[in-house]
Amino acid sequence: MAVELHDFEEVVKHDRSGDCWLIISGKVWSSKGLFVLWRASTNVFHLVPAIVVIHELRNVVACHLGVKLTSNGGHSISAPVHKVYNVTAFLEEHPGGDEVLVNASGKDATDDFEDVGHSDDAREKMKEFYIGEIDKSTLPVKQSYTPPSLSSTSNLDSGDSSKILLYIVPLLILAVAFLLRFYSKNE
Ligand code: HEM
Repeated sequence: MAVELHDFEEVVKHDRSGDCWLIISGKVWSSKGLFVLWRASTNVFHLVPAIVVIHELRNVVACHLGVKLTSNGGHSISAPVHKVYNVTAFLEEHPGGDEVLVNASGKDATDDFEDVGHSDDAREKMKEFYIGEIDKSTLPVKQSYTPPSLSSTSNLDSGDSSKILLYIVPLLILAVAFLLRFYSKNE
């Protein structure tokens, strides 16, 4: 069955007790290979494929180095499907109270939902209120992180690796110094 798409602007209008919609994101994960535990928030851990974590760490390192990666291999733990739930009929029944749901409407409620550490039963219950997905083209554009001291205009794939050398060279010098000390002690 075709997924019903909603504009982001339309969804955020349903933000009161008589008419309450929530946006809660699911994650798109590949299911191949080794799985590792990933800490999604304070008390929430997910089992995710190691390849996804490697790509995510690669993105974080690239971000700190100020380089832009052109490809992430198609994997991401931050590639959410923005699902829309009409919880109007569930407000009074919600064990956490209606107020939290109304407060979480009109914006992306994923973090609020995950922070509570909802049970599998709660996740199963959600399905009753699912009414479609956000049309991705209507999502507000997020500002990507730019490190304060480094310009983010360089591109790893275009061959500008000099910034990486700035970090790698001192690390190599430290490693050599450590090895020399270690061997001279043994002799
Ligand atoms: C469709 C969406 C939601 C469903 C179906 C749902 C369902 C449930 C259920 C079944 C529980 C009982 C505990 C459990 O089984 O985990 C619960 C508790 C709770 N929920 Fe939700 N919930 C939803 C969204 C949210 C959101 C967006 C928030 C935002 C903060 C929230 C906050 C809470 C809180 C604070 C509790 C009480 C936790 C406790 O007392 O330990 N819920 N929810």
